[in-house]
Amino acid sequence: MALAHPVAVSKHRQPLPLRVGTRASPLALWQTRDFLDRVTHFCPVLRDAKAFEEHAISTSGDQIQDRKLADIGGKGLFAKEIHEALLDGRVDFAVHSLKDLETEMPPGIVLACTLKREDARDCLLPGPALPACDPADPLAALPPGAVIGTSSVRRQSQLLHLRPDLRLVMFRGNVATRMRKLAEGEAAATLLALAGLRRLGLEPAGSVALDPELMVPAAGQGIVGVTVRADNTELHELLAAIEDPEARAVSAAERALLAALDGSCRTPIGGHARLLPDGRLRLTGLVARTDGSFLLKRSEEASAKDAVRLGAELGSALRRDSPADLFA
Ligand SMILES: NCc1[nH]cc(CCC(=O)O)c1CC(=O)O
Repeated sequence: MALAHPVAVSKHRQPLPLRVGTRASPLALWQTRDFLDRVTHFCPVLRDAKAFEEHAISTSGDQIQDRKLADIGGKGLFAKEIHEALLDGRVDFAVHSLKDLETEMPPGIVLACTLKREDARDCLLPGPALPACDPADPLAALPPGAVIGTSSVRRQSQLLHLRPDLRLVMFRGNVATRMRKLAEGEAAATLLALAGLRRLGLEPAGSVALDPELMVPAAGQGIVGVTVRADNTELHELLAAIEDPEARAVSAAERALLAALDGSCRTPIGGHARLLPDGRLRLTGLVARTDGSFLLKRSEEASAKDAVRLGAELGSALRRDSPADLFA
């Protein structure tokens, strides 16, 4: 199998170098290089410095730093310009954090591959003024009324539901920017995806991963997805070789849940699936109000081959049982 794909690539005259689109943030570049490492591991014939060309693309989500993403159009913002580059033929494929990728691809683009998941959990990072968190009761480190920096409505709603005394301030920017704000005391603590911290080697002492049942992660968190043009079958084949079937199953369930909920991008939504030891899939979904005054969390199981149906059904059920204005 390792050799079949590079042959297919050369036989079909896919011109080299293959151009890979990515955001320019340190995390995006790390993920892109990790992806290329995986490709060349399976296809040693591509292990040539000139086989790939990285194209860093600045997206609307990167350019607009002063407002909540929810207020400026949400998800697709980190991918729009990258989709355009794919469709225009400026790049051949693109690497995304799956959680920043909308559930429905634009016509002509397919999500061809999902890579092995890094830890999906969110992580609580106490700032310099707080004690280290106790893994058994992480929120106990936060004094009454503590200011928490996050601009994720999903994290905010779950925190406030548990601790209505907390105060939230907006934190945006890439991982390093948010950690600098924390170090400078703009908030007492912040929450970040553990995956990003690990990949960047920034997992600070005193931080603690939150149980995904306590703080339900975003659909696709910790998973990298690769998109290509729908008609580029050679690259589909190449990418199929490095697909992680478990990441495909869990992300299919999580993304089907998200699609069925179809919240406005202001609706706090969480989705987290895992494979059980018996091979079945367990999916937890969450819908909440941003202020934490309403929170609905439910889990269901199904066979892994029914991942999409599991997500769609749980999403519909959560939607049915939530106040209608959350989906207005
Ligand atoms: N929304 C930004 C974003 N997109 C992906 C990650 C981290 C990596 C991942 O979840 O795959 C982050 C940072 C964060 O939420 O802390």
